[in-house]
Amino acid sequence: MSAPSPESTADARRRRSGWLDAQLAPWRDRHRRACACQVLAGWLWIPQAAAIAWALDALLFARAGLDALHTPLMLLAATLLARTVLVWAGQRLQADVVESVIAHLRTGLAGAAAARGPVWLRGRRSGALVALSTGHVDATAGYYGGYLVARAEIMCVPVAILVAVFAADWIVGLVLLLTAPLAPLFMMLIGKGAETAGRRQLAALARAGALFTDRLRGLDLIRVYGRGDAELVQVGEATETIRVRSMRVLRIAFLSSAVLEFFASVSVALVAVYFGFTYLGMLDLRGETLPLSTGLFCLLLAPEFYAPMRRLAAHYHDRANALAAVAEIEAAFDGLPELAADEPLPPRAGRRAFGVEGWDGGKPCGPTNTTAAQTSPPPQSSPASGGGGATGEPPALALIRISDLTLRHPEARTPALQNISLEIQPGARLALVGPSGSGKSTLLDALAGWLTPEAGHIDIAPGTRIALAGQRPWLFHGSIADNLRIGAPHASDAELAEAARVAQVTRFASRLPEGMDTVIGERGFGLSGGEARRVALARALLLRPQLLLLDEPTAFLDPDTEADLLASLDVHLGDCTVIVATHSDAVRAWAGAQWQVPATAEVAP
Ligand SMILES: Nc1ncnc2c1ncn2[C@@H]1O[C@H](COP(=O)(O)OP(=O)(O)OP(=O)(O)O)[C@@H](O)[C@H]1O
Repeated sequence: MSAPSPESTADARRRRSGWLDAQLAPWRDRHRRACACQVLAGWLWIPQAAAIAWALDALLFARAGLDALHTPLMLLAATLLARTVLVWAGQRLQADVVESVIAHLRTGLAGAAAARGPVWLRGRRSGALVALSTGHVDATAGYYGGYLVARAEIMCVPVAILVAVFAADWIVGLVLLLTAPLAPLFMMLIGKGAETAGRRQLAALARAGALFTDRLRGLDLIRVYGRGDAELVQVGEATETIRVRSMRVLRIAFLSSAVLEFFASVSVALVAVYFGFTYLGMLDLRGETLPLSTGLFCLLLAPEFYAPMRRLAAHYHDRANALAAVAEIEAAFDGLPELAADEPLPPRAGRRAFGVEGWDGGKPCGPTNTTAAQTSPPPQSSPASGGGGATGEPPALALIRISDLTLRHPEARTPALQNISLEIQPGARLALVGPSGSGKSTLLDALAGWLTPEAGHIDIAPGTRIALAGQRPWLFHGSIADNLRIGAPHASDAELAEAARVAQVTRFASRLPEGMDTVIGERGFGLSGGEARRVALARALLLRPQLLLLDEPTAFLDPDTEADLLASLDVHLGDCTVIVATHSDAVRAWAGAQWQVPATAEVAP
């Protein structure tokens, strides 16, 4: 998360405000209806004030009988009822709109983060990302629920009141007209500071969230190293920063409201003083008598003239907060993300699908491919020649074509891999070998579409179903079976059992009290490193991929378990194309073909 910039340019503010408004698009009709209700309720205040003035005049001055009160009281009751219904309907509609937009923002931001892929996510602090879709999204609620409605009101209601007041008494109309511009002027002056303060507050919230999540995860380490007190001080400092910055935001909010209240009160007082002196005969600006009903009507309307402005001022800092939140979202995503929660995710980064006629990605791995004939080791062919191996078959078409590929991690100074070219045929098994840090995992990330090439291309046959079992698999809090089903929620029990058996998960799960239903903690807490990887492998197998990417699947395994795992994979995978990064001789032999990274892009059989 970047530090908040001290000022935002008008263009940036316009872009962010446009982005906020664009999120409202699916619910715009409902939002318009909500605004219309509030505006109508505001307009109805004019006949309501007229009814009150009329009734009081009839009662106090004309001393008319109850009959004369009938019409104004009926009008008063009707306007009261209509305003109540309109305000209720408007608030309900607006609450619906706010809830919908907030939900859309949350899912949209999660989708945008997911679309950027695991490599992007690895470079972000998870606490800060959580803050984006909680605190930052919440900060936009006031914009949609308050500011936009108040803006609609201020455009329609004060003008109508001004016309009504001018019609009754031009002097009061003039007072209102002359004092009205003060409100937007002060709001603009105060609003600038509010946005910066809001951004600083949200950045502090995100930083504290990230720090807290980080330290919570490493709590055991903190205790082991006796750093508890020092960490507490850090957390304390982070919360103190939030307090100070929140107070600054509140100060600005209160200041803007107080300024407007002051001007509204002074203006209403001016109107009251004018009427008072006129009725006492000490002032005669009109040159004619002023009926009590006119005075009452104008006095009742004067506060309502300023009410939308006061509401807008109250919500003006909501706009500033929302803009601050969007600025932080923009910084976190390196640009304003397209939020399309209901649409499929965009294609993964950096991979081109290339057209190979008649090729549908090859056969997936799985029990249907498992025949007795396929229990023999795969042909010891080079990946360039394909893994089908059967004599007399036409030469296979490449499943993957890598050309002049250069890969660099975001923000890394040097590329992890440079100018590599490679072809891999359907059904091939290829071991990526090379010293630690040579770029094996990086290549797998790029093949999975998680890393955009800096140069060159990766072409994969269209429609190829890919699964990757990485080095640091993320396991969720839940049962082992739940963790397997994450990618294939509709997999049958038999398929689940088969994947678990092949990946040697059954081997350790059968010893656990609840078997596959045993609950494991976040990140696979309660499982050994090798067990967690086997769960991740089973999860990948359950997807029945056509291209299986494995990152050191047998690391941490004893030789017997490794041999059993490779043997069962052999049977299960059939014609599935496998690319495996490894340091193990057994895996290398199992694959049959290997490619040295980063040595020259040659295949060593
Ligand atoms: N997110 C990242 N940002 C910057 N550099 C990275 C990132 N991830 C990896 N690297 C660097 O890229 C290079 C290749 O790393 P990679 O993980 O691909 O190596 P590897 O061959 O898989 O290593 P190992 O055999 O230890 O798993 C290393 O120098 C590593 O430091």
